Parts: sequence; C-alpha cells; structure tokens
Amino acid sequence: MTTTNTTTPHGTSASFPVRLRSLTKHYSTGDRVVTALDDVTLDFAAGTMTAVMGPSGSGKSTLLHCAAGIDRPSAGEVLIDGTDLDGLDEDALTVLRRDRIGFVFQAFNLVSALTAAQNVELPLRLAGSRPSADEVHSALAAVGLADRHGHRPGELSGGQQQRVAIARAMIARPAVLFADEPTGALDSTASRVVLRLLRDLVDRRGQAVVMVTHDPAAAAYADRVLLLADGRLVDELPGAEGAEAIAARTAALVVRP
Ligand SMILES: Nc1ncnc2c1ncn2[C@@H]1O[C@H](COP(=O)(O)OP(=O)(O)OP(=O)(O)O)[C@@H](O)[C@H]1O
Repeated sequence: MTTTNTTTPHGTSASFPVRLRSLTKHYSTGDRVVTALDDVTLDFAAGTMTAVMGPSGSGKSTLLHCAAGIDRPSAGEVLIDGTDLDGLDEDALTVLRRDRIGFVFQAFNLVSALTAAQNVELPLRLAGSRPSADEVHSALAAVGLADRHGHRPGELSGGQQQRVAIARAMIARPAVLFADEPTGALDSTASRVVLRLLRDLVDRRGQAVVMVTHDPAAAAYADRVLLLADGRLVDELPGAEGAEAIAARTAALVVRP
C-alpha cells in the first residue's frame, strides 16, 4: 500500500480526502476501445460539494466509480485519505470502501425486506460489528427520519428512501460521500429536501460530497460544478452562479460525434 501524507501546495490529504491523478479509463468492447476517462486530475476538498455534469457518455459515472474504488482505472491514481487504491488488494479495497467511502445511487438500493433502521446498520453488520441503537437512531435523526425507523422501503416515499440511503452511507462517517444522480428518481420537492440534506452534511459536518447530476438546479447547490466532455474536464464554474448559468455552460459543450 502506498500512503502519501505529505503537505503539498494544494494542502494535506486530510483536507483533500479524494485526489485523482491523470485518471484514464479505457473500455474494450470487441475490437473497439472506448476512452471513458482521459487524463483527469482533480482534488476534492473536505467541506465542499462538487457537482459533475456533462453530456450522456462523457464519463461522469466512470469518474465516480473509479474514484470510489468500484471500478479500476486503466492508468492514473486515486488517493483516498492519501491511500493509493492501486496498491490495495480486493480485501483491503473492500475495507477501505466500507470505512472511508459512502455511495448513494439513483435507485436508492435499499433492501426491501429490512426496516429503515436495519438498512442503515447493514454495512456495519456485514463488517461484523453491531452499531448501538443510539448510533442508528442518530443516523436516521440526521436525515429527519427518526420516527420512521421501523418502516420498510415500500412504506416510505422515494425522497424518504433516498434519505435512508444517505443515512446508511454516512453511518461509518466516510471521508467522502459519492452520489450518482441522487435526485434522478425524485420529484422537485423531494429533490430539494435531499439536496439540502447533502448541503447540510457539507456545511455542518465538513463532509466532502461529489455528486453526478444532469440537473442544473441540483448542481447549483454545489460549491463547484465540473463539466466533462469526451472523458475530459473541459470547464468549471461555481455553483453559486445559479442553475441558468450552469445550464447555459452545459448546453455549450461540444459533443464528439
Ligand atoms: N462497462 C462498460 N463497457 C464498455 N463501455 C462502457 C462501459 N461503461 C461505460 N462505457 C462507455 O464509457 C463512456 C462513458 O460512460 P459513462 O457511463 O461514464 O458516461 P456518463 O457521462 O455517466 O453517461 P450518462 O449521463 O448517460 O449516464 C461511454 O461511451 C460508455 O458507453
């Protein structure tokens, strides 16, 4: 395992829990090679929310999956809390993903037979530890669902299910929370609740959040909006510029035929 913990002009690994260095990912399908990510270098700071946008096929999910250790890059480095994922075998990678990385999916991915509380404690139970009832209660309270601990996913709205998924992702207090289209399946009211919750985790807990989204209104909650095209980082603007400015910049991206 390679550990980089030195201070650099960009700060320490603690203030930048995620660092990507020249990240490149090729997919081979038959005799065709697709370059999904092409030499992307980025740092994600603690206490910041980043939105990743770009046309369909621009590499957003690939970026998130490689950064979260779900997929292995073809070249380049992913450092989580200073640890180079490439130096980890599958077991060590699983442990690091469980302890340091939270991931939220568009489709919530809750276990339908389990209650909200059981879903939240599942990652820790799978790891062989048993969270206290207080821990589970405060994880659900943090997403405003303390009174729903006994409900199964089918008894909750989409927005509530996503909040349970966020509580589940946060219970191990990860260095970074990745979210792949977290509001993609929600109406605008439920989306706002989820986005405010993510924003709150950033502002009050110093959480790093990296979110893929197609929605300029969602991206406007972020501190920084990154625009990808053809696997490359092509533009960046502050979320504070607002949804209209973000929509205009994404519309201006040229997509390779
Ligand atoms: N498992 C795979 N095998 C082959 N090609 C893949 C695979 N996953 C992604 N790709 C290709 O890599 C490129 C980037 O895909 P990716 O899913 O990262 O884009 P995206 O920006 O997230 O797209 P969308 O917004 O449509 O979800 C695309 O050309 C896609 O077809």
